[in-house]
Amino acid sequence: MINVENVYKRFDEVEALKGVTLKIQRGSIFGIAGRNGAGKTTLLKILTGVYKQDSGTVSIESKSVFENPQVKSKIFFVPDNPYFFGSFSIYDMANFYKGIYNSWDSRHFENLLKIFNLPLRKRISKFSKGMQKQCAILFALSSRPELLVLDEPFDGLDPVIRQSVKKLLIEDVADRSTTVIISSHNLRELEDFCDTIAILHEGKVLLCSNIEELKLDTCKIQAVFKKNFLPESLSRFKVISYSKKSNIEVIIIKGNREEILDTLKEFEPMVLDILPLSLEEIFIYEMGGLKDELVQILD
Ligand SMILES: Nc1ncnc2c1ncn2[C@@H]1O[C@H](COP(=O)(O)OP(=O)(O)OP(=O)(O)O)[C@@H](O)[C@H]1O
Repeated sequence: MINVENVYKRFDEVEALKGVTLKIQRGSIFGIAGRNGAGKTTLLKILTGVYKQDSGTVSIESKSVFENPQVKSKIFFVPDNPYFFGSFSIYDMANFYKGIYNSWDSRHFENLLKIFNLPLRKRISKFSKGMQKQCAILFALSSRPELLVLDEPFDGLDPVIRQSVKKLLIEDVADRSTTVIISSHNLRELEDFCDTIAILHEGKVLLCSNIEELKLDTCKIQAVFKKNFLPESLSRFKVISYSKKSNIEVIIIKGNREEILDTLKEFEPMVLDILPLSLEEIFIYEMGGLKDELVQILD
C-alpha cells in the first residue's frame, strides 16, 4: 500500500501540491489525470523519491521513500522525457539497468525487444521521441519493479504501440501484482485500463475513485410518478443532480440501487427508467462546479 498524507510542495512562489492525500493499493493500475501544471509530475517525483515534499508523508509499505535506496530499488520511474547516456545503445542501457535492478528479467527483455521491434545496437539518442519512450518502457518492464511509475507514457506513441503498452502493463499487474501509477492530461486515455483514477487540479485532489465502484454506484433515473414526488425522500442517498422537466423527474444518484428503488416505489411510478452513465458523465456530475476544468482534461 502506498500512503500519501497531506503532502505540500512549493517551488519559489508556485505551490505545486497543496495537501495531497491518496491511498494506492498494491496491484492497482492507478491513473492521475489533470491539466498541464496540475502537479502530476511533482507528485510522481515525490512518490519515487526524486523530490522531497515540504510537509506531509509518503510511504510505501510503511517505509518512507526519499533517500531510502532499499525502497527505491523496487521502483522504476519513467519520466516524461526519458534520459539515456549519450552514446548508449539499448544493449548498453540494458546492461546498465541489469546492474541496478536485481529483479532484471533478461528473457522478458528479449521478448519485449521483439514486440517493440527496436534496434539493439543503435544509439538511442538517434531514435525518434516515440522510439525513446518505447525504450524507457522496455527497460521499465524488463526491470520487473514492484512499483512502476509512468509520467505521460502514451505521449508520442502511435495507437498500435499504445495498445501494446497497455496490454503489457495489464499482463504485468495480473502476473506479478505490480502496482502501476500513470499520469495523463487526458482522462479518456486512462479510463479504459486504470482501476482507480484521481483527478488533480491546481495541486489538489478533486476526486479519487475506483472506476467499477463508481459505475455500479451511480445511476440516472427518469421517472413519472402518480403521487407527488418529494426529492427530500432521497436525502439518505447522495443525490448528485435533480431536475424536473414537465412531469419527468430526472435524478442522478449514488447509493444502493435496491434501496433507492424501494424509496421511489412509495410514489407509485408509472414510468421508471434506470440509465447507465458513462465514466465521463459521472465525473462531470461529481465535480459539479468544476465541470469546465474537467471538460478540458477530457479533450
Ligand atoms: N522544478 C521546478 N521549479 C519551479 N517550478 C516548478 C518545478 N517543477 C514544477 N514546477 C511548477 O509546479 C507546478 C506543477 O508542475 P508539474 O510539472 O507538477 O505539473 P504537471 O501536472 O505534471 O503538468 P504537465 O501536464 O504540463 O506536465 C507548475 O506550476 C510548474 O510550473
